[in-house]
Amino acid sequence: MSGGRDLVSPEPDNDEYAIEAALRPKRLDEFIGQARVREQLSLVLESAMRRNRPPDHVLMSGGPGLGKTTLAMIIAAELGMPLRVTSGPALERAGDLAAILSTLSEGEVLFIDEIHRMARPAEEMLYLAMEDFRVDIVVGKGPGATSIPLDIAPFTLVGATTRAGLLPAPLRDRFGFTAHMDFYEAAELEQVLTRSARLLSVDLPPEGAHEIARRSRGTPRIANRLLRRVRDFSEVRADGLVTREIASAALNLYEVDGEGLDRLDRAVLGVLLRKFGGGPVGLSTLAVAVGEEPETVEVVAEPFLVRQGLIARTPRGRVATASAWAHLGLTPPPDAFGASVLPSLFDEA
Ligand SMILES: Nc1ncnc2c1ncn2[C@@H]1O[C@H](COP(=O)(O)OP(=O)(O)OP(=O)(O)O)[C@@H](O)[C@H]1O
Repeated sequence: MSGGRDLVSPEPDNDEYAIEAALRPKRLDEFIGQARVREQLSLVLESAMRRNRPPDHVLMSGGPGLGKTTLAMIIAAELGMPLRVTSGPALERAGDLAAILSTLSEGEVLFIDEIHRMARPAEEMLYLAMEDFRVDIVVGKGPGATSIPLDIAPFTLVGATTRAGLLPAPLRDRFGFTAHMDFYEAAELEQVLTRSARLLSVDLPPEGAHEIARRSRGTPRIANRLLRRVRDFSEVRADGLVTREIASAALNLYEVDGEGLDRLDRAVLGVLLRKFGGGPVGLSTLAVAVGEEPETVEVVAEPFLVRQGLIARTPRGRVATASAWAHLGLTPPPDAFGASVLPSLFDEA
């Protein structure tokens, strides 16, 4: 992958975990944006604390880097309870989950990241655990196998998923509360950046924060990463003050354009417009044409391009909008938005 792609990828880099931990808000009132989720969650937590019972299980859905792990940590901190962290791919067998569930203490918060990737047997064990705080441990094999019920301490499950649609309904239904995490507004990202700059001792005036925020793809993780690159640039090429010009020059150098599009985004748009006349074209054809995996195009580039109103997903494939042509400075062919395409623009594929 190119340097530019890594810079605006919503997934964390390997060496990014420590710095992310340092920048994480620790309490709900420090958490920026997602006003609705924050208010809903604070009600869920407060009423549980008043009743002196663990709150309902919480499902968080939303793209990578939007703050799901941060919120899970905040939930535990607000409840004053320990947090146990695991992930769907780590729960391959029911025994993996049983080992965790049977050692939870009362009221503990269990965070399962990427919960949609849990193996089936573990998932079935989780149903019973979530509902009755019980697991059935199967002893032995074949016809002689018996199942021994085991009570577990009441706990709160916090599940996170980037693909809520992939969760089986019985699992989804067992969460008492679902928090839908959305992309952040630029003004919210400016607050995230200002807070991070303070923690990292970066001299970031509001206009510098504004310039970085608008190129951060609505994602705090990307905002924090761009801030670090801009800081490097300002320290080496200037006096450390991150003015608008410095932020802009640094991000241009890293090929993140004025709307946060990077090389892959522009490649997807370029192919869609130049090669396929604006579409419709299928995802896998598009991915082959830009030399990427379909999943990378679907999970990383496409949601942002759709959100920016540059492409639309239709039942017949991906279609460029008028803004896409304008963004690349191209003129659409006369039939680009013909009757066959327009009515389906708003049907999600
Ligand atoms: N609302 C917020 N306010 C301030 N910083 C935030 C906020 N949300 C996320 N961040 C910052 O963004 C970084 C990424 O957040 P986090 O790890 O919680 O995302 P995530 O949704 O769990 O991502 P993934 O799905 O990849 O695990 C963290 O370092 C955190 O500091």
